[in-house]
Amino acid sequence: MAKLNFGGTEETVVTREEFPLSKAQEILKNETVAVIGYGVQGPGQALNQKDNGINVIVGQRKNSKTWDKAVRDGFVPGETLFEIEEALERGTVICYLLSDAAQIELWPTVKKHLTAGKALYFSHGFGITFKEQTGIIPPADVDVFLVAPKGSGTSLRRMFLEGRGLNSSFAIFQDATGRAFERVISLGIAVGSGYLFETDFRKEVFSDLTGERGTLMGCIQGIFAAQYEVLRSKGHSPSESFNETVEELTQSLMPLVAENGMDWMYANCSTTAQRGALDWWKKFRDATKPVFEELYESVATGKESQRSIDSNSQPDYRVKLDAELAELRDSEMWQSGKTVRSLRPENQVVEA
Ligand SMILES: NC(=O)c1ccc[n+]([C@@H]2O[C@H](COP(=O)([O-])OP(=O)(O)OC[C@H]3O[C@@H](n4cnc5c(N)ncnc54)[C@H](O)[C@@H]3O)[C@@H](O)[C@H]2O)c1
Ligand SMILES: CC(C)(O)[C@@H](O)C(=O)O
Ligand SMILES: [Mg+2]
Ligand SMILES: [Mg+2]
Repeated sequence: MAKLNFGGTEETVVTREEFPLSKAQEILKNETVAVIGYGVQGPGQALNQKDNGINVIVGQRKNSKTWDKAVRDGFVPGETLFEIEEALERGTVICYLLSDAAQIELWPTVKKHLTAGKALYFSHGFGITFKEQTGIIPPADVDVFLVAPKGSGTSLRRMFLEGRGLNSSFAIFQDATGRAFERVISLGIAVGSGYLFETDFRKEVFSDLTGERGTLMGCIQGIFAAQYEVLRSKGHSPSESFNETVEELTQSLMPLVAENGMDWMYANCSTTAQRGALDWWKKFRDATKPVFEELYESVATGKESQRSIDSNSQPDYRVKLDAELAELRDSEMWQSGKTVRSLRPENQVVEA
């Protein structure tokens, strides 16, 4: 494992170069990897493993849309696609990729099939860390570890097809066989990770829940909405407000940040913009920091996990989520965005 310096702190990272796919294939050659669940991570991880030559099967409820999707994706009923319980029986590695709330419901069935020497794989520290809420306590004679891709399963698959890998965290909770490390790293490479960063279950779930509620998803929408609403209230048009809040960020400036950092993006803007950004960023940091403190506390005390379990366990949770997503989609800001996006060259309808 490589030791790399992250801004003054040394950390352990596993790279594809030091742990090539051929090594992962060799280590996993006698394993049957059962991917349970075919939602967002399921397809990305199962397809990448299939393309990487791993013996992978999918376990999914029959007569469901996702069963049909698995068939369309090339998994063959009775050969590589099974009802969940049969896949659990056949798998030597169980990739538990149901939604975090659904993992609770199915746990007694999964546990039944976790015979000695098998491995239980998660993509989140949720179930194990919040065991008082989930009841997920694995038997002592199985390996338990996680590979958590730091991005959507959709990106995991897209980046794999582009020949790139997505960064993932990995952690070992229980090493019953003495092979947990080689198994987890092999699986991490096989599912399409570029680099594997070491963590533990608790840190993974605390940082992940904070990130998605914070800058990655919750906070970003909140900041967009706040600026858009102020611009609109001062008489700016929807298109001007949207362009100045979202479109320029995603299309022009964030790619520069991704390429070479914030100072590089700043340096490619006017000195007027740089002066203003350098003057204002700390004020925004100070204004939002108490909210981040509150958020972390809510994660650490188990309030966020309980809320997720309570809402996602209801039979109509999908309908409710869809309604909330529709509210976002139908807001003036995102409707303006739809029109702005339609003007991009790739979205122009070419007349015959
Ligand atoms: N979505 C992501 O891109 C992403 C990224 C990193 C980690 N993760 C983690 O990966 C895991 C899977 O997440 P996901 O977003 O792919 O899940 P998901 O919400 O898409 O659900 C996965 C599957 O669970 C099935 N399911 C739901 N309820 C069920 C039940 N009661 N019985 C049987 N099947 C049921 C669904 O049909 C679906 O196929 C979670 O631990 C999540 O935190 C997800
Ligand atoms: C893709 C995310 C946000 O990183 C993941 O954590 C999830 O829960 O879907
Ligand atoms: Mg998450
Ligand atoms: Mg995440």
